[in-house]
Amino acid sequence: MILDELAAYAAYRVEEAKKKLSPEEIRTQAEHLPKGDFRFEKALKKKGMSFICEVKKASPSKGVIAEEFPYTEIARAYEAAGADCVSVLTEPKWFLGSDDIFREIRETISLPMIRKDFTVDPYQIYEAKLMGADAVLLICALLPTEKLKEYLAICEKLGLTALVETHDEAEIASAVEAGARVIGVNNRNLKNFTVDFSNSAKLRSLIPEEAVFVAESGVKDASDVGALSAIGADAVLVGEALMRAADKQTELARFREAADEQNQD
Ligand SMILES: O=P(O)(O)OC[C@@H](O)[C@@H](O)c1c[nH]c2ccccc12
Repeated sequence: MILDELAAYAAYRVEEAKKKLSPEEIRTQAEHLPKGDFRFEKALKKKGMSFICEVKKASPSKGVIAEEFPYTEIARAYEAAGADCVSVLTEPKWFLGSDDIFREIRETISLPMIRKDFTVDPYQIYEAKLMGADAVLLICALLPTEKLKEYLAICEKLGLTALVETHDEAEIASAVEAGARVIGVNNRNLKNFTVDFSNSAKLRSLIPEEAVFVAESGVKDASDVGALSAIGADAVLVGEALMRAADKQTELARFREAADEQNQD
């Protein structure tokens, strides 16, 4: 399965990185930075739907999405369009991302940013902190509850938000038990890549009231945003639809309108 390959390659990347900077050293460096203020989480808690807009060149399910990839311009367009947060893929092999892309975008915009990678080692959380990230992704399918707890404690200490990604009941139970405060439900099944919004709808009720609920993946248009708003998503994570939109500002405005309409009902 692709997720296993992604995780195995992430573990390899970490081992390579450790040869250049030891785990002790990176931890010390990260802990010496000013503690974060969880502004990623705060941005998702505002009234109405929040939008996490993703900078993504390619993906395992779609191949290359953006032949031309002026990533700093894209991030700037998201910020100008009123995005609440920005997600940047750093996975190099299947998503064609990189840490340097993340760093350059970090220097370009001021919005809260999540470093999107396949976290299989605490080392990557320290890396994210050093890159200037406000949040990291923790995928339940890759982390048993005990590990989740351990990684959430590291995030807490550094002041980073953890977006804990789930896709079924058992994973939500694990996320809740570990104390996740921001829980994502991926509408895309990572085994066969099919997208099913009814998954978010079905799982919504299992997520505690006080947690932030993020609907992830598969948003194609404003009506999809409306549907996710109707089931009570606090935030949506949108990649491909915005990457393909020539006019990101107009597209995001449409999405926001659709969410607002739902909220008025
Ligand atoms: O491009 P989409 O369908 O709007 O999806 C965005 C985002 O949810 C997706 O990129 C994603 C969700 N979970 C992930 C985990 C790893 C990498 C990527 C992802």
